[in-house]
Amino acid sequence: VSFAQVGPVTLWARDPAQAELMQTSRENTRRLSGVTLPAPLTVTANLAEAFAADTILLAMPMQQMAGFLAEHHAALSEKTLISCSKGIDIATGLGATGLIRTHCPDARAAVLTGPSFAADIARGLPTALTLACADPSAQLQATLSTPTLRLYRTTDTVGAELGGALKNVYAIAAGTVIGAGLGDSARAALMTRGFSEMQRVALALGARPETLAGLSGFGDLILTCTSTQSRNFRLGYALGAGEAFDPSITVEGVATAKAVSNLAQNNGFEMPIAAMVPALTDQKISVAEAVQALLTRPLKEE
Ligand SMILES: NC(=O)C1=CN([C@@H]2O[C@H](COP(=O)(O)OP(=O)(O)OC[C@H]3O[C@@H](n4cnc5c(N)ncnc54)[C@H](O)[C@@H]3O)[C@@H](O)[C@H]2O)C=CC1
Ligand SMILES: O=C(CO)COP(=O)(O)O
Repeated sequence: VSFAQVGPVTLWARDPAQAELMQTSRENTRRLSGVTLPAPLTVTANLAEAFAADTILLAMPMQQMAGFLAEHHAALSEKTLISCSKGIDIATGLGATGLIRTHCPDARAAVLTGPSFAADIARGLPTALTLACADPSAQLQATLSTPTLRLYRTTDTVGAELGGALKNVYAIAAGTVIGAGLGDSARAALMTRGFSEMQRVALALGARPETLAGLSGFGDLILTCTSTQSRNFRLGYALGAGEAFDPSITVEGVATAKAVSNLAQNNGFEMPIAAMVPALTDQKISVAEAVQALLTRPLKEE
């Protein structure tokens, strides 16, 4: 992997012992084993060191972001804050840029999203992402791109963050379909009708159609609904197969499915597939009941 063109980066980790171990061993054995951390990367447990940068990437479970921004808003107020998290805050129904605007109104909010497993990027495999920011900055785009990570820029932050959040809900559903042995045709139907739901809600909330059709929407939907690397897909698979799933694993689609079901109810959006996901993850209905409910809906135009 060539990181020759990557500038200095500081990675903050909450656990001092883990930060020290990563800094000295040059490996994150818990989450990214087998990848040597590049020389320009410094790992620290000292938040002030990370906050010295002008550009800060936020990569934490979505339901943690509001608390983090509220706690550190003073230090973050003038920064460029780029969310890598994919989800909707369940308490407020806001995406990452909405949370940034709420807690750090003077910060510049951006979203980095699209089809990309962290392990693939870290291994230098070719990857393309969407960088969304209301003020389009080619400089930010160039700074974050590497020889193997190609960024496309857009000003459509709403579309980019909703695409990344919503696809996780359908990845759980797709995993359930495959885990339950319902077949590839059923998965294709679910992805297509799921994409239709994604477009319906995102366009109503101000997203642009081309963003939904791009890397951050359609692209990430394909990846997460078809890859067993996806934690959302794997949780769904376990649900479908009646297997146990480790509850400590970050699976963003669970909370996002609840947030989006609330959004759908409050705004009158029809999202029948998304509505099944919280019912399944809360074990309120069986997979057979969910399938039956979807197949017996009134016939309609496509
Ligand atoms: N892993 C992947 O391939 C990708 C992940 N993402 C997104 O990145 C976000 C984080 O996911 P992962 O890093 O994969 O999850 P993870 O579970 O591997 O790591 C989460 C990290 O957040 C930290 N964390 C938890 N609560 C925190 C808090 N209150 N304040 C600060 N840090 C906290 C944890 O200590 C841990 O280091 C999610 O929204 C996910 O959808 C996006 C694209 C790819
Ligand atoms: O967002 C991702 C890939 O683009 C990661 O997916 P999971 O969170 O389902 O592992």
